[in-house]
Amino acid sequence: MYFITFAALLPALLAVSFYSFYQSWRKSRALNHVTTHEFGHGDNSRNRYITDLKDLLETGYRKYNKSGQPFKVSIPVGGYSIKYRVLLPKDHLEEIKHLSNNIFSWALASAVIFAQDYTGAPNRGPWSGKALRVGIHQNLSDITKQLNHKIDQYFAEHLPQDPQKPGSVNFMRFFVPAIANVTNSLLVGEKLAADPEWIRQTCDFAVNRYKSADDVRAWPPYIATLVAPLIPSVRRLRQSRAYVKKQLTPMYEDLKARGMLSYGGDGNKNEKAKYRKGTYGYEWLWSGAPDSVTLDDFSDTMMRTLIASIHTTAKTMSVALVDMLSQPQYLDELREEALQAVQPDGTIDIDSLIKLDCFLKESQRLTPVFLLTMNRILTQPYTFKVSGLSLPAGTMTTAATAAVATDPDTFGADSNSFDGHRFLRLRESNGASKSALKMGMATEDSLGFGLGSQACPGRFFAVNQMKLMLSKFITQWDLTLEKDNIKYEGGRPKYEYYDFSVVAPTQFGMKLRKRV
Ligand code: HEM
Repeated sequence: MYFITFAALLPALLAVSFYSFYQSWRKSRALNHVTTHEFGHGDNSRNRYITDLKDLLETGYRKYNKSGQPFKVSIPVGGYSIKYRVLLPKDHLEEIKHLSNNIFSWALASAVIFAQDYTGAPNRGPWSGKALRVGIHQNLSDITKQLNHKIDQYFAEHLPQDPQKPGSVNFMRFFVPAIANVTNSLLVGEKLAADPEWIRQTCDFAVNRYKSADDVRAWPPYIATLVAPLIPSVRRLRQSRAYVKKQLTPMYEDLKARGMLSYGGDGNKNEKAKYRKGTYGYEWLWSGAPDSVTLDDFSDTMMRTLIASIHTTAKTMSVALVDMLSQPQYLDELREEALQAVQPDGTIDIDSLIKLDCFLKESQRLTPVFLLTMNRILTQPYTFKVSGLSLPAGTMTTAATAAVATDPDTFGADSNSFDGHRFLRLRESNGASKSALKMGMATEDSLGFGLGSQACPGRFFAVNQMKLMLSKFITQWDLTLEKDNIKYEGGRPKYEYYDFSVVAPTQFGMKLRKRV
């Protein structure tokens, strides 16, 4: 019986396999006019790609992008439907930076990168990025006050307060829950942020989204659909999604009852717009949505925002502290500036932290969280005005963020070395355009937060949160860098990347002694 069923299904299976091979062959040929860049010496294995992508992108950027040419690299860990990433030169990125999600789509690219059709990771609503950006921009001063307050509370409860009793923290183990706690209290409010299960789940989202995508890709696509529901990481991700929806339902119902999720029966946009100013993210974020937001939109967007915000900020903070404490020559001047910025009421004048801003910018320049940003998938064929280059629909384009950031023509002959004063000097020599050099500003030379209309909408939230935390650390505690719990004096370490993401410096932490 089984044999007969199998024999009957075999032609169909063969046809599906043949069709998918044909499709991927056809798609890869459509990019024949873009040069493929590979590792030298013939080893182009998946393992090499995972560990050495940074070098591959840097050599490709210097060989092709610098002379205005695109190049492509194959994606041995990519999604299923995409074989190559096309790396665009800077003038091409400039051309597309304001093109909408409908043409160069980050939503589609992230669906492929995270194998979303198989894992069931939440979708990206078309409006969420803009609503978040506008909400943060309009409320940044209030948000920063709240951040200041929440960080004080968290540090008072979780860090040593007695000068006689120093303590140690591991960076990632401290920052992931700390940032989850502070970010949640602003995005979803104090009540949920105080729930340990909510914090545990939100800390797990981002890690599990990567893990479930990796686990799914261990299977061929046509089998992955069948086995995905049985994979533990996928099951956890789907359970988390259902959990978020359940937890956010009362908040959604409440906002709806208060008329904040739609223009109302008379379509009055002003009525809705007035809610843009709110204390909490869930208020201004949703009032920036186009019109009636469904519960699925509401919970998926919040989950994606939490996925996007916690580990990215924790990694950037951890790297910045490793950079700072492994190069103590910068510490005195940063502390002096931070002490000056403390106001009589205990708040911190963020705008006066210029040296800290420049230090953070240098740290992000050399160790961005992502080697590639501006990942997009073309929804239609596109011909670049700047070069005449034509790319078919379905092409994944991206920017060699880390390679751009170490370009000697932009940053000088020492572009691969850490110089905590580099951006101070660049600001002085750039006069009028110096504000473009601030941490958080997305430019074609500084792509750590992406670029253009789909750049990270939470970046100023992240930057202010990091500046507040760092200035509090250096003014209130004496800090000693530790590696595996032992004092570390080995200078700035080399950071590793796994695929396109930085590996968090999990061995590092610090000893803190409260200053008197
Ligand atoms: C240092 C910390 C952070 C880094 C390095 C970072 C980086 C990025 C990058 C590179 C992108 C894609 C942009 C592009 O390709 O053009 C992005 C998207 C995004 N970021 Fe951030 N981000 C950070 C913190 C945050 C925070 C704190 C929030 C929220 C408060 C946030 C919310 C988002 C959202 C909602 C998206 C769109 C992603 C999606 O819908 O899947 N990010 N971020």
